[in-house]
Amino acid sequence: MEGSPSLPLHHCHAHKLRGLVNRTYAFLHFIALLAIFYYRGAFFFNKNDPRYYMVSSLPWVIILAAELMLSFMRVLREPIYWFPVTRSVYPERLPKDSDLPGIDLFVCTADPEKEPTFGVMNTVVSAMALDYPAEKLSVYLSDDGGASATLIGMKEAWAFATWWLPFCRRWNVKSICPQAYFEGPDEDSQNMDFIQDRNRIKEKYEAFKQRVQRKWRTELEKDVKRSPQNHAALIQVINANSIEDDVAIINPENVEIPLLVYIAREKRLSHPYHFKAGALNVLVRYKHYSIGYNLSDLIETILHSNVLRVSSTMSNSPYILVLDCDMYCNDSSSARQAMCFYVDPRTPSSLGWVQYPQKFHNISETDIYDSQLTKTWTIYWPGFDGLQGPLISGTNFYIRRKALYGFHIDDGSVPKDIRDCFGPSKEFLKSISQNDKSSVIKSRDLSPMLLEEAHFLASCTYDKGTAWGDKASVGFRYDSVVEDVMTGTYLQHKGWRSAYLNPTRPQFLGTTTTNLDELLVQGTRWNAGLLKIGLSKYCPLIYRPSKMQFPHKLSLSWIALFPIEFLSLLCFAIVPPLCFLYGITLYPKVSDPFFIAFAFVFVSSQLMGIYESFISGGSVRTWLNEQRVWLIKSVTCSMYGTLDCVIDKLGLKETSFIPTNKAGGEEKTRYYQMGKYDFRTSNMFLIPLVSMVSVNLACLFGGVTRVTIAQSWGTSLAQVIFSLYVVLMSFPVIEGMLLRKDDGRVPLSITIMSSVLILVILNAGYFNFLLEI
Ligand SMILES: O=c1ccn([C@@H]2O[C@H](COP(=O)(O)OP(=O)(O)O[C@H]3O[C@H](CO)[C@@H](O)[C@H](O)[C@H]3O)[C@@H](O)[C@H]2O)c(=O)[nH]1
Ligand SMILES: [Mn+2]
Repeated sequence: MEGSPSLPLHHCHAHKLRGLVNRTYAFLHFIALLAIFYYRGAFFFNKNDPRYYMVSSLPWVIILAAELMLSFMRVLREPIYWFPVTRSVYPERLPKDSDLPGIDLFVCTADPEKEPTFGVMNTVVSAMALDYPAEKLSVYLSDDGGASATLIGMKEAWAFATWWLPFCRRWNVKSICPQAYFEGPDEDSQNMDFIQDRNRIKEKYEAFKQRVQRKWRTELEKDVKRSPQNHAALIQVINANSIEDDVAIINPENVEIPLLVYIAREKRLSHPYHFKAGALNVLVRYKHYSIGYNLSDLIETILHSNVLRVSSTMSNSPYILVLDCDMYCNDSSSARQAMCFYVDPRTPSSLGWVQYPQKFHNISETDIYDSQLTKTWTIYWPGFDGLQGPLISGTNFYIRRKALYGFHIDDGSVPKDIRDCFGPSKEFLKSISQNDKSSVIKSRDLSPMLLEEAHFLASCTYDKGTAWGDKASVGFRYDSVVEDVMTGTYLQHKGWRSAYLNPTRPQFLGTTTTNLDELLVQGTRWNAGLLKIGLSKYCPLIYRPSKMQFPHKLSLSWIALFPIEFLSLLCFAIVPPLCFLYGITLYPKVSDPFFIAFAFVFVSSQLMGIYESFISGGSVRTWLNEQRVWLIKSVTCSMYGTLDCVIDKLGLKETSFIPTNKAGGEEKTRYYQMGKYDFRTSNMFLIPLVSMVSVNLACLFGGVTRVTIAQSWGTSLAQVIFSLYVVLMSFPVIEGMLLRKDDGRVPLSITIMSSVLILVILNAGYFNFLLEI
């Protein structure tokens, strides 16, 4: 039966055993840490300990600091492991279509060269093809590049959608992204009608592809003087009327097509445009406006135009799906699945967003860079879901529009004067009250007057002096380049909660970074953005008043402070190897009972890592990759991200959001596909990485020689393990430095430069000097 109110629409399954294992482990780990700090403390405070005079204390101080920091981060992260949950939904129990709420889909693109138009259009078409009543879907594309290629592509996409949507409906096609459907393996079928139909649509698809790509190329050439940072607003509703040229038949089957709107907001060099957050806020406002006009005080004028017709029929969708331009809908059911949460009367009204994981179509078998971020989606996010919900994760989330307006969650009041808060558009202000109702869009046209108002809302000065983005309340936040985490954190402080849905069949598939250079550039941006939150007043540990519970605060702070963890790693990667080389003892002898505490922490952490890889569907190999990438990213992304954040905080330079490249290209992914690291990246990244590896290699050789001569293995075992660990984990780097001959190797100049650097430092007696303090 449809919509039976007695059955729940969603279910939350707690992984009790896993939680118990994790909490038990945490307890043991904690005991071991106490032992370690007791051991360190005893050294510093016990002058009767002979080591007090024998060993220079500086390395001990450094290592203690690193251990404290690592343990602190560990405590912050801990609650993520305690209550992991998985959710399931029952879309077949949803009420009938006419009772479903409207949804607005936002797609963001910024650069037609890095984000080729055909790919973007596939995302747009796939979003239009979601299994949801077409009259309740509106798709908005924000084009930050202001590129004619994109606008032209939209028209082509609309025309193709009129073929594609009915085809998907007719045959109940699940894979609704045309490119993925036609360029992937053929669906097995004996049905001749289907095969015929598919071939017919495939022809249309090929024509669509050819046309978009041809026009894209010519437009890009024409657009040499295009100024993506400096252009007026342009808003167009795409429909049959906007198709001017050679598309032969428009909407042959006369089907209902979701509303499709192109928006390029105004951008001026003199105004900050706030990257993606700025783009999303324009979209949120724009849609607002379009439902507000019926209450406008321009009503007299409107009465004589045809606007009223539109006004009574346009919708103000209470839910919004945000998509990156490369993140296509891989399945038709995400909207219905997400609505299982919102439509169910049992769901608390504080549920602000339903987050899907980011999954990618361009992952190779070995995934050497851990580009899919396995742990984030399979361990951390289910863990957050068991606390107070996952963060907004950039894309693939269905968010309640209301959550973005900064209303107080309890009484629905606005934080300050409404005009100050939302800006001067009357249309917009009036629309706010109409939120949360489901209605149907019947007209696809907007009057010129409404378009004019929309342009006003998309102007670059609109935000100024309002609460949009800054001042703690409305829309997506501007304070960090990871606008998603920033906005999510803020909303959770305010009491909004979220749910994480990770169905077996990926609902969305995107393009991820598959070469080291882009991986590190992106990672640096993320680290800079995260730390900016961590060091701001919004850091969950200190923000007041906050509706977050304490464990959730801890874990969220770990996300925001994560970048500085590199400091402790750096200490571990440098001090123990040097001490090993010079014969300075940092750790207890193997025969000392305290050795057990150190060994337990180290070994059990590795084993837990492997265990987590297994429960997230991976293997020892996945774990190894993760460790390697963590090591590499720590000394590059985290270090430069932290630096970037500090420079930003000092007001010297603002962190910017340079979109990643989605234009694949054989050449760029060649090594990734082969499972080999590609070291063709900037020296800025290579030097710290190669230096770290060289120090460990050198100290390992030197140290082993030393202890072999001195026969003192027992005292040095713990230290040699650190160096061995770094060397093993960095094996691909060593291979790149010494063994590889191809062009993806580490350039010889870098190896030499790093080695000279290290030799100079070691020979200058710098460390000898330090060690003697
Ligand atoms: O000025 C800008 C810059 C970017 N984008 C869009 O933002 C999206 C994400 O950009 P991308 O280059 O793909 O960055 P990623 O690092 O891959 O994105 C991750 O990290 C971002 C935060 O740094 C989140 O916004 C994303 O959702 C998340 O997938 C893309 O659709 C871009 O077109 C804009 O609209 N305007
Ligand atoms: Mn991306």
